[in-house]
Amino acid sequence: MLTVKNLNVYFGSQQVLDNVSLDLPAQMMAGLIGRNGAGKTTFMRAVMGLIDGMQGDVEFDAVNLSKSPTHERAGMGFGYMPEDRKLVPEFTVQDNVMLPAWSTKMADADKRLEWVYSLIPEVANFRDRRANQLSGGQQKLVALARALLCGNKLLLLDEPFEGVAPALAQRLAQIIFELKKEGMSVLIADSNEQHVRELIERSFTIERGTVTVQ
Ligand SMILES: Nc1ncnc2c1ncn2[C@@H]1O[C@H](COP(=O)(O)OP(=O)(O)OP(=O)(O)O)[C@@H](O)[C@H]1O
Repeated sequence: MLTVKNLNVYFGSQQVLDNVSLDLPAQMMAGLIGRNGAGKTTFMRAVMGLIDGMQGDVEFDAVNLSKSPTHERAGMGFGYMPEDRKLVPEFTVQDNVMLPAWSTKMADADKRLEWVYSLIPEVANFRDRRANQLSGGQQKLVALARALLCGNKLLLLDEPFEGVAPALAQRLAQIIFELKKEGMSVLIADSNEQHVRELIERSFTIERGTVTVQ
């Protein structure tokens, strides 16, 4: 399980996360709900080790990862789907999905890739296309597939439904719902709890960098 303790993040003189503590139990789907600018992305990036100068502790299964670089966290089973997808435009879909496996030197990456393709067959269908040939919605599916490649224990999904047409949002929700069976912990950031209400078992509210449990 993920335990975050007393997380503080400043950008210049602006405090963006204010003493945030949060426990995400194993096998739980939770929401991180807050309006734009509340600090959701910053929180997820801090958990992934992507924020320099962060203060506080990030523990997973009682191991303190606060000093671990991002690739080590990915190697421990953390997956992150950024809000803006961050695909490499000129890489193929498959190479984009495999990127985390290269940086973590994952041993059984091909097997995991097959599992990801079985969960999201749409991505297998366009595996040989370049990322920049896909629609925004298709790119969201690829970003989710990439997060799942290493993310077999903890998945951080930053506004997965943002800017997505209703049919695809439904499909994304269906895939995320399937993950319940996989026994991983999932944290979904959204500005509106209604979007994730049917998926989540617990809700954390973030307001101006302060988190409370609902
Ligand atoms: N790299 C950065 N440098 C300076 N300020 C930043 C940086 N990243 C985020 N901020 C600021 O931190 C605050 C929180 O941003 P954050 O992206 O974490 O919010 P959010 O809840 O994810 O909202 P959104 O959905 O709009 O991204 C905002 O005021 C934002 O402008």
